[in-house]
Amino acid sequence: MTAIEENWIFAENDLDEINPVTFQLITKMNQISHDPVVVILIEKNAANLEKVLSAYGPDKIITIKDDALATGDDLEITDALANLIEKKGTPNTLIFPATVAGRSIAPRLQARLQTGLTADCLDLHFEGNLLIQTKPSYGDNIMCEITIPECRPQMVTARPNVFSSEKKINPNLEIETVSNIQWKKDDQLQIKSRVLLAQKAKDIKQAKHVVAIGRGSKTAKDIEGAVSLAKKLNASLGVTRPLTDLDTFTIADQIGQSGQTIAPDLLINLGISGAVQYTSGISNAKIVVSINTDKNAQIFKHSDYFFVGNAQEFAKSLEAIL
Ligand SMILES: Cc1cc2nc3c(=O)[nH]c(=O)nc-3n(C[C@H](O)[C@H](O)[C@H](O)COP(=O)(O)OP(=O)(O)OC[C@H]3O[C@@H](n4cnc5c(N)ncnc54)[C@H](O)[C@@H]3O)c2cc1C
Repeated sequence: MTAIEENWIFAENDLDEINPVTFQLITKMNQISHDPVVVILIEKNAANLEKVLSAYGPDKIITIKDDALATGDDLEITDALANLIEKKGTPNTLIFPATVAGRSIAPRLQARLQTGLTADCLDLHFEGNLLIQTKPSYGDNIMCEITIPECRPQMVTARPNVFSSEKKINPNLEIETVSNIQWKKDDQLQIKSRVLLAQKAKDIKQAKHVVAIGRGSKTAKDIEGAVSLAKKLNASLGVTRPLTDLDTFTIADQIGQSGQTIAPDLLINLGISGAVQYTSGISNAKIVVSINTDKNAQIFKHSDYFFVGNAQEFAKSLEAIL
């Protein structure tokens, strides 16, 4: 297959809305790529999501307009992408969001293309045209750099909210609509309807203020206190992994490596030790305040302000003066 010096990003289209992680990936690739940044968009014939994508300044958008494929399943989209690559050539890199869809399509396509894939990257940069892919490894205790020197495309999934998004005008933006991309219908699965997952009133991924609680703040009374403080601060409530064992919280509330990556202006950590799996999800928080009874708690190394003491008392006192 012909190699092409382009870096591709798969645009996640969730029921006719572009998932914001796509904008973050475009921004990151604009910052690090010397080759053209190309977005691959699958959309319905009547849709015009190119307009939304173009605000982030990619060099090119390749649109596959196909009503059936736009509501297709992961196998069908994989097949269409493999056929697109066969038609256009093999890009240098191909980046997917590490979302439910991205995590399903990327490995299927990787197997089809017989190339390499690094999942859940937290950072990316180029050395020449080699993509250096940073991801946590060995029980998530160290960051390692992975490269795919011999195969193309270099495939990656990158986590939402690890990179910021910035609008950019690209006067040279090219939009190409590709027709006649063949794809095989998946007879094993029939999708009757699609709905977006119900979102909580305040999604921690988008929240400007977050109050996060850990095992040092997990009684019903502690949680009540944290909820009350969060309300006062107009904040969302997030938790560490152990608290998702309680019925009250799910992975949607969990911050960290296997949960959500957050980027609030203010984060208050109540009774959280600061395990690397947690702190990897908060590195984009602007101001971090942590409260812990242990003066040597790791979380203090990731904090702008800290208080050694009881988290519940701190939360109560802070709420009282707000
Ligand atoms: C593959 C893998 C993925 C993981 N993914 C995640 C993830 O996405 N997110 C995540 O959070 N974890 C994740 N974990 C778990 C992670 O390793 C830690 O176990 C977890 O983050 C610890 O949560 P914690 O800080 O609430 O609890 P602990 O480590 O038990 O810390 C509790 C802290 O509270 C303090 N404390 C106790 N009482 C009080 C009090 N009254 N006031 C103030 N402080 C008090 C203690 O000093 C202690 O520092 C993962 C682990 C693995 C192996």
